[in-house]
Amino acid sequence: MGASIAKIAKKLGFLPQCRIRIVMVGLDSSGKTTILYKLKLGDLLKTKPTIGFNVETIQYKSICFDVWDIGGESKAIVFVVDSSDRERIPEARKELHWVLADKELENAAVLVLGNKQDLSDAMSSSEMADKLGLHSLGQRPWYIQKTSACSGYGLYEGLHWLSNNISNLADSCSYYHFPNPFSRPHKIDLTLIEIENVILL
Ligand SMILES: Nc1nc2c(ncn2[C@@H]2O[C@H](COP(=O)(O)OP(=O)(O)OP(=O)(O)O)[C@@H](O)[C@H]2O)c(=O)[nH]1
Ligand SMILES: [Mg+2]
Repeated sequence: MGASIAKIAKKLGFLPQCRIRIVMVGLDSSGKTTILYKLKLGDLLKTKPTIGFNVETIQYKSICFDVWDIGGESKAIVFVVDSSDRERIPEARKELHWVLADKELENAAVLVLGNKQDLSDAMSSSEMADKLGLHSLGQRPWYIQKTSACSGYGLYEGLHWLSNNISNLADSCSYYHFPNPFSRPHKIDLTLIEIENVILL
């Protein structure tokens, strides 16, 4: 159904935009809130440990993402790791695999943000992939994007990967809306929900 609406819209010359559900999780202090507000505001915020979750809508150029929501099936999961913290990587691995065992996330694409790359001795992508056990994820699409929430490095590249790796994007949209053809093209409406604690899933 979603795909046919998209086809009709394309024939009419519209680029449909849609809503996709994504969640962002990770250990405390890995940088989730900083990433969220860097994407939202372009600014570096001084954060406090999050209680509960944060929800924000984000505009981004050419990808049709949309909603980060709590509960329900999600199309992608963003897992944030402090890549300078080797001591806690076994804990991060445990949390990631625990989250991915959730039935609601069984088809979700997995984007790992290896955050805090600006710090010395940050882990490489291959070290993180090994230590997080990503090679055991089977057919599920996954990718590690190195980021620094402080500078914004890598954040949009991560969103770009998601846009290309959410399976059946057209059918995954929970609704379409058709942007004004005279407005700036390829604008994205992305709502992020940052989840503080995986138990909320
Ligand atoms: N050097 C560096 N510090 C970062 C980066 N991202 C976040 N931080 C810092 O890491 C600390 C924790 O960041 P938060 O964004 O609050 O982490 P969080 O994952 O939301 O933490 P909880 O809400 O406790 O789960 C803050 O002092 C941030 O300024 C980064 O890319 N580089
Ligand atoms: Mg937080």
